[in-house]
Amino acid sequence: MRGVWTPERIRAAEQRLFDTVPEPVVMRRAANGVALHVRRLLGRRSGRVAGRHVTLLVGAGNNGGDALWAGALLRRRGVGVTAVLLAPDRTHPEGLRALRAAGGRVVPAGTESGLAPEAAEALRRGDVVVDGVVGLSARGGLRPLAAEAVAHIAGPVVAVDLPSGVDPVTGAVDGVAVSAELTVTFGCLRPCHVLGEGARRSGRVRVVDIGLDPWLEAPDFSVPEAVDVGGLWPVPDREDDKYTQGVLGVAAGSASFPGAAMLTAAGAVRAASGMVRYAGPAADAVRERWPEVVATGSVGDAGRVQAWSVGPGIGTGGSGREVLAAVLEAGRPVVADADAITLLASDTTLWDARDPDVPVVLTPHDGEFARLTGSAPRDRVAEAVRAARRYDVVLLLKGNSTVVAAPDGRVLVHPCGQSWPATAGSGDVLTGMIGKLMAAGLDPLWACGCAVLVHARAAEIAATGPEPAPAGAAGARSSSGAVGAPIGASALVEAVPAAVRETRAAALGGPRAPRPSR
Ligand SMILES: NC(=O)C1=CN([C@@H]2O[C@H](COP(=O)(O)OP(=O)(O)OC[C@H]3O[C@@H](n4cnc5c(N)ncnc54)[C@H](OP(=O)(O)O)[C@@H]3O)[C@@H](O)[C@H]2O)[C@@H](O)CC1
Ligand SMILES: [K+]
Repeated sequence: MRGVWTPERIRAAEQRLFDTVPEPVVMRRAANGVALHVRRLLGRRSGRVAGRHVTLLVGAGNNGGDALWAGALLRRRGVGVTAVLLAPDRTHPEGLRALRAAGGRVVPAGTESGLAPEAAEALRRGDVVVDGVVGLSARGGLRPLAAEAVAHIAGPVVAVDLPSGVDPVTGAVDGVAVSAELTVTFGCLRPCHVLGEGARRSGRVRVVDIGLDPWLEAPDFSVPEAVDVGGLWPVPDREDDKYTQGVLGVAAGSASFPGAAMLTAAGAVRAASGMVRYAGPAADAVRERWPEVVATGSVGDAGRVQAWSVGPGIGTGGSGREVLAAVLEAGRPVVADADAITLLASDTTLWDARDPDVPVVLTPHDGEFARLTGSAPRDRVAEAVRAARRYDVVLLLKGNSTVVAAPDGRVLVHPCGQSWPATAGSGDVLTGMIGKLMAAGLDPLWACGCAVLVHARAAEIAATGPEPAPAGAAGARSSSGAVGAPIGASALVEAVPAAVRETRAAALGGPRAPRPSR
């Protein structure tokens, strides 16, 4: 699990660090890290470092200062360095002096009327461009000259701290932004490294140790890793039988649309052993496809369960409402998705059926979130937390970075790094998986965190095969450039056991999973 801290809390920790270590020393540590990663990238790309050319794009703050110090260090390794200054009269003075003393070239970026030709040429020619435009203090979209400069970058970019143009807190991009091959950050991850567009723009993220750890308190949120998920994933003990591993009830689908029922049940069956009961009008179809599922016609006839997955395909009319009310009245942990969310949004009296001591998980996408709360999410973490508190639920906000917020303030974020799970029915599978993990006794927040990571990895395995894709932002997998074939939710389901084996292997330190049998 990797912690993520907001800029405000990083600043607070940084101030405490500066009480014991002088600021210039901390900055040199940061710059050393940037220079090291630029050298590695140059070496990887062209086999040598000396004689290569690096262009620094330098803004007015300490972010630009880091870039200039890194440039001075690179000069000493024989790298040609040109600094393009966006605000020559407000450039970090010590950094600029150090670069000049090391023999670096300095050119002004231009004026308000546009980019100077010499600056444009330097940005085009750099074997690597170091983005030191703006870091933690970024506000709003890039200023026009910075945006024009960024648009002229041709080579790979190493971003200092974060890719400029990305909002540090939300990861949102408004206009032009840097797309980095690599982001070198300091002390800990920032939200934009794992959220939305920011996660994609950050590329691979490397965290440099600058001595901040002792001053960082609990993170604002965490990114689960395979090792965490594999350690929590339920597997049968010697003493277990089908009941002790947890029985899930599935209330999904309809007679004319049995697909949602099948996929929700399938997610549950593939996620963990134990038992799955189905209750609803698609009982015959479910029984035929999944003989291990005990299928009945109604929630009342289903028998004992430890949790319910409800919602996909139940409809938003009277019969769907009855199904949802019956599930909520059963007094067991519930994961409610799709039509169940729409019903809860449109008829608040349904909440009365809920036992307030029993956990409820809601799994909206943006549209369902807007139906529930009245507006689409912008700051996804803050708004997921607000909604989780307002409804006293664990709220899983689906997206390329999925946010899971508990009413007690705990938050997990999974930056998917790829879009293979974006296929019809894949949400139904996830609902079944989460429910099954809750039935097995997992804390609802972690049932969601575990299911989301395995679900995303299963989609990737189904699309690209089981070989690991290169690590993306914050250890997420990136499929950019990976060869893959489009998949449906049924293929995703079949790859769930392989993804589970992988996470368990990570937790146990054992060999990677064999190819899934399909
Ligand atoms: N915290 C740590 O652990 C450590 C932090 N360190 C480093 O310090 C960095 C933070 O430095 P910082 O506070 O000086 O601010 P920074 O991000 O350089 O930006 C300020 C300038 O940017 C400008 N600007 C703003 N928005 C803009 C936009 N949209 N588009 C364009 N320009 C924009 C704004 O200009 P103005 O508004 O004045 O015109 C202002 O002058 C941090 O990211 C890290 O690299 C390390 O050295 C050590 C460890
Ligand atoms: K930057």
